[in-house]
Amino acid sequence: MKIQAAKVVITCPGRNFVTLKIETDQGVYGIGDATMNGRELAVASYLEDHVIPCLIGMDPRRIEDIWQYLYRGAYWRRGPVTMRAIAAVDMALWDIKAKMAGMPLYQLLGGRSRDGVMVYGHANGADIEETVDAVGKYIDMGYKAIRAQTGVPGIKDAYGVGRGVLHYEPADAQLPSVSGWDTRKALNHTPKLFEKLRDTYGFDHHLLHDGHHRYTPQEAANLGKMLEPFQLFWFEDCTPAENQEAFKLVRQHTTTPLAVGEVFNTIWDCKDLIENQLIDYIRTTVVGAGGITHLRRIADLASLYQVRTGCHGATDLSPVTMGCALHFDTWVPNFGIQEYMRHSEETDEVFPHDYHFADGHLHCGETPGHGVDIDEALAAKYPYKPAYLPVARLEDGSMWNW
Ligand SMILES: O=C(O)C(=O)C[C@H](O)[C@H](O)CO
Ligand SMILES: [Mg+2]
Repeated sequence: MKIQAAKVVITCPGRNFVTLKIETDQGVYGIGDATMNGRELAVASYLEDHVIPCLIGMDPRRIEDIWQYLYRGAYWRRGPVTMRAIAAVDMALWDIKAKMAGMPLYQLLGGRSRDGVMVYGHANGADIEETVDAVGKYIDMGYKAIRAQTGVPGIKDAYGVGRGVLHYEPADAQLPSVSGWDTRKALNHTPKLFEKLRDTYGFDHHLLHDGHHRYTPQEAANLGKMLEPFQLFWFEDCTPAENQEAFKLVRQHTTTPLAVGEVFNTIWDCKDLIENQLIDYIRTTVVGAGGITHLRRIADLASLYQVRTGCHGATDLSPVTMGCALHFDTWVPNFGIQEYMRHSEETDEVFPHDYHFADGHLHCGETPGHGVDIDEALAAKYPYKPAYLPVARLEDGSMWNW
């Protein structure tokens, strides 16, 4: 069996997605997601110009060998572009292998570990009252877990406050827009949101919050401590994680569970965090961290230290990633939770899939493969449209972490 052809499909049904399609000499094809929000064309080129020429003629059944070939063979290892390109190949090859085996991907990984995958949605609002109302809408939709983000008085475009209820697309301009930040205002305001949420809805639902890399370790420890009475499911990206040791400082001061990893690309980005139990959930994704093959390695390491998975699942991760993630989540023994920002209707039409939402959980389908396809004719109707993530500046104009 040989890889006969491969191509990159770039489409923009409301937002940009990069998809790799690998075709074999036996008529079976597989697809993988390669989307990197705000830098999509870099990954498309990496695939078209440097990966696809190497793949032609290879045996698509040799998933591990191809993974090692693309990882070691790049010489320049570990970056987000490289690992997304490897992820797209990996997802497509697992799709092919499962189709050839005539079984849904989760069966190939080791079978079902749970009936459904608990997910969380994004509730947000311009102020506390709006966010409390948005959380109520998610509860009414049957969600067991809800992330809550709110506007902060005095901060321009606080993170996570979108224009719609069901999904939030931060890549909002053809050149980076500028949002504001002020830690003191956020520290004063955020605990009030969760106090109001617990007063309103009690403790029967999981509440999550995303710090989005905005705090120093001491500030993150301070906020984590202030949030303890509200029993969060997790406080995510509390501080930038390039320095994994920084989490020791946070961990010393708060029992609020910590989650990190959506911007990680390999196991090396989180090895110390996991081995020192500095986090409770690892957020690495199928698309961001080298595909199913590498994400399994991260999950296995995490399982040794009672760290659970909590894959990132924002709208900029395509339905192909969501499909693969759900098969992974259905199998992985140390599952925690799956983020689920719903895609737009146009996106779901371009990427027909067999997963579905019910009672606060997502359920992958039984279709052989990962259960997601791409309608290339429809995809062609949505040409690429440059879109950047915002940048953040402090009140004195200093650059900060968006
Ligand atoms: O969903 C989350 O937790 C995010 O932090 C969303 C990110 O801002 C988004 O995926 C960036 O493209
Ligand atoms: Mg996040």
